[in-house]
Parts: sequence; C-alpha cells; structure tokens
Amino acid sequence: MDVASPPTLQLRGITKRFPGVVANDGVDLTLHPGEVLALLGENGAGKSTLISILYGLYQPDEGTVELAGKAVRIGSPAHARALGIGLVPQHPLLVARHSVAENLALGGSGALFPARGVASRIRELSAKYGLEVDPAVRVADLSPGEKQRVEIVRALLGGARVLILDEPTSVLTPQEAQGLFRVMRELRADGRSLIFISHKLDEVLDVADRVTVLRRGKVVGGVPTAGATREGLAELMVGRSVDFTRKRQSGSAPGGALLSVRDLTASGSRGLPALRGVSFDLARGEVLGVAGIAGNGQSELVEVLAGLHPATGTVTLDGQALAGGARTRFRAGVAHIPEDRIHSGTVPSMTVAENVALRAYDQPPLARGLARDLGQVDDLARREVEAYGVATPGIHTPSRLLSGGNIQKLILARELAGAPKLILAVHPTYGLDIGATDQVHRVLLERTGSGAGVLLVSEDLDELLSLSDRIGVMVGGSLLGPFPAREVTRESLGLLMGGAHPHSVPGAEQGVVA
Ligand SMILES: Nc1ncnc2c1ncn2[C@@H]1O[C@H](COP(=O)(O)OP(=O)(O)OP(=O)(O)O)[C@@H](O)[C@H]1O
Repeated sequence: MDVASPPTLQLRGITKRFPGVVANDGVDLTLHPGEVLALLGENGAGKSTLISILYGLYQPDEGTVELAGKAVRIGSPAHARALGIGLVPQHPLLVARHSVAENLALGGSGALFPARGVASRIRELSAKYGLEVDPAVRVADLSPGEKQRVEIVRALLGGARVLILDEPTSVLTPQEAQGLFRVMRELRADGRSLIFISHKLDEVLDVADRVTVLRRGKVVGGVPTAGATREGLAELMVGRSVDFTRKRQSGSAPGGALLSVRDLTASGSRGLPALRGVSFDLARGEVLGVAGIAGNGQSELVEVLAGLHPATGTVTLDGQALAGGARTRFRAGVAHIPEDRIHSGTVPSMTVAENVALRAYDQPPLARGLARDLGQVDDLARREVEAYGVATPGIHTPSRLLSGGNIQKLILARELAGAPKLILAVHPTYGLDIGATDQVHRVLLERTGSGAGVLLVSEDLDELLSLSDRIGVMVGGSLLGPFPAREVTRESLGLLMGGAHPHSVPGAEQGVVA
C-alpha cells in the first residue's frame, strides 16, 4: 500500500436519504492505491447504497467524492467506468450464446471494439493477473466462477483503477474463492484498489487489508485486518457478541422417515435433463444439506418438491403422496424459502404487511369467510417484523424498498409462521448478515426440534456443515450421497461439487448410494 500518494478514492460526508430512512449518513471512506478494503455491515446498513453512489447509479444528497485528489460528480455508470471505477456484479451480465471476446467487444464504456483486438487484450490481462479467461469460449460453457472472472476482465479492459466486488464469493466453491483471492492480490500488487463486500468474515480477514464497518448508514469503525479477529469484527458490525460454534452434527437421521423421494426425473429450462433419478429419504427432525455448484439441478429439485416444476417419480410426505400445485402443498405442510426471493418470494409493489400475509391470507385468523381481517394482518406483520428484526420504515412500506437481506427476512417470517412439516430452504441466509444468519439457523433448528424436516440447499459450505445431519452433493442432475456430515469437509465437498469421483474423495468413499 502506497500511503504517500493521494488516496485513490476519498468520500467525505456522503449522505443519502430515502423516504423514512437515512441510508448513508455522513459517510467518510478512504481507499489507498494498492489496497483491498472490505465494506462490512448488517443488512440494510447502507452498503449497496454507497456502492450505487460510487458507480453513478444514485446521486448523494450531501457530501463529496474525490478520485486521486480531484472532486468528481459521478453522473452515470458509463461515467463511473470512464473515471476508472469498475463494478463486478453479483450476477454476471453476459450473453450466453456469444463468446467471451464477443461479449467484451461491446466495451464497458459502450464503445464497440473489434473482437480480434479484444481477444489479444483479454489474453494479455488474463495472463498478467492469472485470470485464466479464454476469449474464444462460449459464455454458456463457463462456470459461475469463470463468468465472474470475465466480468473482472471487462472492468480491466475499461481501465478500472478501482474495482468494486459485490459479494463475489457467494456463487463460488471454496477452491474458486481461493482463486479469486489470488487474482485480487495480483490486482492489488499492481497498484489497483479494491472494495470488497462480503458477509463472510473469514474471507474478509484473508483477503482485505482494512475494514470499514457501517451500521444504520453511519461508519462505526475502521480497522486494519492484521490483528483483527472474526469475533471482534462481528461485534463491531452488530454491536453484540456472536456465537460461531458448530451448531449440531448428529450424523444420523434422528426420527422416522418424513419425506421419501424415489427416482425423480425432470427436465430443465432448455429441455435438458435437470434431475436424473434422484432418490433419498429425509427423516423427521433432520436437516439434509444439499451442496452443489449452481445449475446442477438443486433448484429443480426444490421446485419439483414445492409443486412448481413437473417431474416423474414418487414423493411421499408423512406416508401420503405429495402432489398438486404450490398452494396444495403449502396446505399439506410444505414451506418454501425460494432462491429468487425478490421475484418469486415477494410481490415488490405490495406492502410488508401484505407480503407477510401472502400465503395464509384466506385462512383464519387473517380471514373470516370471504373477508380479510386487516387488523389481524397488521398485527401479524408487526409481530413478525419485530421477531425477525426486519429493518423497514413501517409495515405499510412497499417491500421493494427494503434491502435484499430484509426482504429475505420477510419471506422467512412468512414461510415459517405456520407449523410446516417440511421446510425447503434454498440459500436461506444468502446475503444475510451474521446476526440474521445466526437467527435463521436457530429458527430452522428449533423447527427440527418440533419434528419438521429441512431440505437445506446452500452454496455456503460452512453453513451446510454447521447445520446438516447429512449432506448430499448435486452434480449434473444426480445426487451423490447423502453422507453423514461429520465425515465430510469443505475440501471434500468442494471436490465432489467440481466433479471428482466419490471413490477418490476422503470421507465420501463409503456413503454413495446407487
Ligand atoms: N430506492 C430506495 N428507496 C427507499 N429506501 C431504500 C432504497 N434503497 C435502499 N433503501 C433503504 O436504505 C437502507 C440501506 O439499504 P442498502 O441496500 O444500502 O443496505 P445494504 O447494507 O446493502 O443491505 P444488504 O446487506 O441487505 O444488501 C435500507 O433501510 C433500505 O431499505
């Protein structure tokens, strides 16, 4: 880190207000050349808002932004890129049927480069920073990690001196995350500056030089990572101590069979097989974890069980055939915490209260006959908002105005409100801060205590290892395992997710079922 030259980026007194909330409240932030700064904060703390200001998506109400000592007003994302600020989005914006070079030929600044010239620049940048991006490959054939590296190349092609990475590891295997950190260190060694958003404190300690913590829109602390601990950072973020111990690990199915799935076969969105004969049992009181790289059938498995996707095979819940659409299954005791929480989990234009009542609105106590009891709806919403700590200006605020993490809390509150027998939880803590994550884990385990079974699909291996009794791995539409959780590790799961044969992976040799 070069502290003699002016900071690459200096924010002073940045304030951004939305109706009912001050999302950024006088934020000061400094980023030096050759520095990785982690931006930490609970859900709704104001991280996305600050990033949006830096990337020209929002204008601050007050405060100034300086780049290399010069005050700038960042009018738009194109302007941000022209000023040397690049954003690596959480979900890559690439056209699947085109090659990497073709995608990037449509330049970051909007200019059209000749694809051939771009290909050689891509090769150069790829070699320089160890990105391993091949310009000729079709985007459709890339893994999530590879797509992310293409986005990094895109930012570098545009001349980015400041790179913003928004929860970049949430879609990666542990091995891929380590690869990303190597790239980040190369970029730092080259004098570029990086802002890194993550809720995973181990990663922050591993790759960042310094941490700035936001709480309720304000900077509440900034520390170098050298000498910092996970517990210390957690406390700075949430203002109280957080328990990181492994939550349970019985390693065996606790109760009798609750859910039996036999030979489930389904096709995916493009008519390709998404599930190839998946069979397993889930016991009462059990958490069955499902690991896998996105796109290997996990989503389809859950959608089939939730009644949202057709399939062949048999499924029984509590000895009864599980059939029908989503509403029928909800009534039969199936709760679903969906992957795409913004679009399929809530109705963005409806209020917080209406979204909480969305599932049970036509049943008592929320309805009497055909009439809805709005007082009851509001009471329920108030109780759930309080219980889950949903940060919202009020229960009549449209849910689209909530931060990502708070929308997720809203869905959890609604889905777990009844007494579901089976909880299908897809990335239930994705994007949630550590306090909320801890709370969701406790709620899920509480439900297993009263006999519910949980099918937990997660890309966070620590989460799977900490909560699951057994863990299966989805690869190419097939389920490997499930294996007792205490016999597998982050590394062995990572290898299985990447396609290694179970017989070559320690801990997984025994547990394969046909
Ligand atoms: N366009 C908007 N209109 C109204 N309120 C908003 C808008 N965008 C964000 N907010 C509010 O501003 C606050 C900060 O939200 P922001 O998305 O910046 O938080 P965050 O730290 O990124 O949270 P998360 O980790 O959940 O993504 C929240 O209370 C949110 O509800």
